[in-house]
Amino acid sequence: MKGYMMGHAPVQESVEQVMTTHAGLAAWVNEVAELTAPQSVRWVNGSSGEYTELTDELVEAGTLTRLNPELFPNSFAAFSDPKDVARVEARTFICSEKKRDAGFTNNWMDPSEMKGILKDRFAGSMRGRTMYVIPFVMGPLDAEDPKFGVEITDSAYVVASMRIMATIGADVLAKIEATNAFFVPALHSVGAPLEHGQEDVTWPCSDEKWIVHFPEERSIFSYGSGYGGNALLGKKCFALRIASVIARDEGWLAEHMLILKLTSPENKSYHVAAAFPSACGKTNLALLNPTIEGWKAETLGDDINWMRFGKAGELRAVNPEAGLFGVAPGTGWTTNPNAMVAIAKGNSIFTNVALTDDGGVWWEGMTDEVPAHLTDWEGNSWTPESGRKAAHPNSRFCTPIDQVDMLSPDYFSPEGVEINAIFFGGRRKTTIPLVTQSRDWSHGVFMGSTLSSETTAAAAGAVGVVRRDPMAMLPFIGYDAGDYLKHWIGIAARADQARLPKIFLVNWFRRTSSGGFAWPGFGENGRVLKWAIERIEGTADAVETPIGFVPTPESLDLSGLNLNAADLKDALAVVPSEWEEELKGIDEWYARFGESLPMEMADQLAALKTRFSA
Ligand SMILES: Nc1nc2c(ncn2[C@@H]2O[C@H](COP(=O)(O)OP(=O)(O)OP(=O)(O)O)[C@@H](O)[C@H]2O)c(=O)[nH]1
Ligand SMILES: O=C([O-])CC(=O)C(=O)O
Ligand SMILES: [Mn+2]
Repeated sequence: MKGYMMGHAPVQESVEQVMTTHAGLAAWVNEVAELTAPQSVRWVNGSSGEYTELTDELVEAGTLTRLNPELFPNSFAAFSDPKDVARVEARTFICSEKKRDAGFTNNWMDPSEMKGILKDRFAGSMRGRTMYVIPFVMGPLDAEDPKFGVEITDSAYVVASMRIMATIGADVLAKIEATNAFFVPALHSVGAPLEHGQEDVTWPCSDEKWIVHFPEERSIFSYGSGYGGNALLGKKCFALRIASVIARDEGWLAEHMLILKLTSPENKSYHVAAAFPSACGKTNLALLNPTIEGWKAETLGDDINWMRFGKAGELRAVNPEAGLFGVAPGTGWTTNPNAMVAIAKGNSIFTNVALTDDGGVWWEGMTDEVPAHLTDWEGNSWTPESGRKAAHPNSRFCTPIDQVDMLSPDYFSPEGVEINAIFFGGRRKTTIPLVTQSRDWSHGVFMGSTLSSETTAAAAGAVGVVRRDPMAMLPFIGYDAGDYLKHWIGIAARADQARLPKIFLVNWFRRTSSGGFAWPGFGENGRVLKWAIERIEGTADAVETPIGFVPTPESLDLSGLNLNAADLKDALAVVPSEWEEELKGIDEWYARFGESLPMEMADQLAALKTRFSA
């Protein structure tokens, strides 16, 4: 770790004494303190007393608003700078030694050039602020090979949020020290130093943002943003971008997937994983209330899934996170009551939602009835006549996962659960049927590699534009996208063939000719999962189409659902003219991989074209 930022100056006396016996960690913390020049250094122990102290300070500073404890106990609302509301993909970099290894899906810069820029930006960036040191672990602390990180940040909001999203503090530090463990150094600054006597703002950040990963060194630097995916570095930066590289090297998968347990009326259990792009329904499906008789669902994860091989060649999934960082709008008492119950237990931080006059929170879709008056996320008085959204479309709730009543006890198991089916899905108004089963693993990887979705507010930029998003990992693959597909293809050869998960493609968002959703979605999605499980068991019918196996209308359990036959037909249709367009889109997409496109995927595309022309 020595010389990590280039150059290694002696520790200043103003900086707090070294607080760890881990030499590498001590050296790094000193080096960062020397560079960033904070007013003080504070080691985060993760206790509830410390959380109370920090949130009190944040309320005092105006960053957090304490909510009415009768409505949301121990909960707070934060309002960001209006220019700091989402992940910034254009400012996100994978600085591998060779440009080729970052691939065409990532921004790249030469690592030493980037280190030079970062050194400039971080120099003095914490002046006037407290520098917090947060030891954390992604996944269970008692795992065989726990994945440690240490985030250094000058944001107390980040500390409070990290306490919800990851396992942090003294126990983690003790284990890092006792095992002299490797940890991912993750440095974060809001990039807003305070000069002597300068008054702070409630959401400090910088107009210039840098979210940078060094995959070979396994280190992270984040500058200028306080927003979730840019600043809570255990999440996208570590558990997806850096972890995807570790997973490639160690032979496992780090994916943008929910994990859900389903139990049939016959009391047989299954586990499914599903990859949907940001704001496309993972949290909703992860907290599914099945509407079909006798089926039970339990949650294991809602955003990130680490899948490793078990001893029998089965793929086992673990959720490395400890909290939900869910999209607020659209999360409501009718669409997602399980999330609402978890949130209502309190202990949550809401960001960019609206405030009700009685000290609660509200967002579009939370309740059927719209409040007559609110304070919107930008602090303005709001009424339904205002003609604008009260909550930002990417406003979020941050809530401990153990407040989810339907949490599976297996969530806590370091061995994880065996995955039986994998779903890929996106937001597509046309073309993609409600559900399609792949022909085999390689075809399933093809489906994932060509996954597409309309963009959402989860990332800065235009919303509603169709883009390819392989395995819902476009913004998160920490290395070359072609190599990533090769890694996925290679998984099959290492698995017990009989236990290899079956792969499906889903689309909850197809529209009818009149513009409405063809499928009711949410709790009704359990019917699609049931069909998939019956396919695995060999008991459900399907039509073989050029794109794969699509349900016959009779094979879906639609009991008690008032769905008109024309809508169902629209939801399941494979329309050749739409696929003609789609194939062009896939051609263009695959051309971008160049030499790096795995031959198996080119073969899959050729075979698909042949099936259409047959
Ligand atoms: N029409 C329809 N909308 C859905 C469905 N499931 C989720 N949504 C909407 O999709 C939006 C985002 O859903 P989430 O479940 O929070 O998305 P996510 O995939 O967890 O997103 P990230 O946290 O950004 O990775 C919400 O506005 C939901 O209302 C569905 O089955 N049908
Ligand atoms: O990372 C975030 O800020 C939230 C998230 O899950 C995503 O964007 O996929
Ligand atoms: Mn996500």
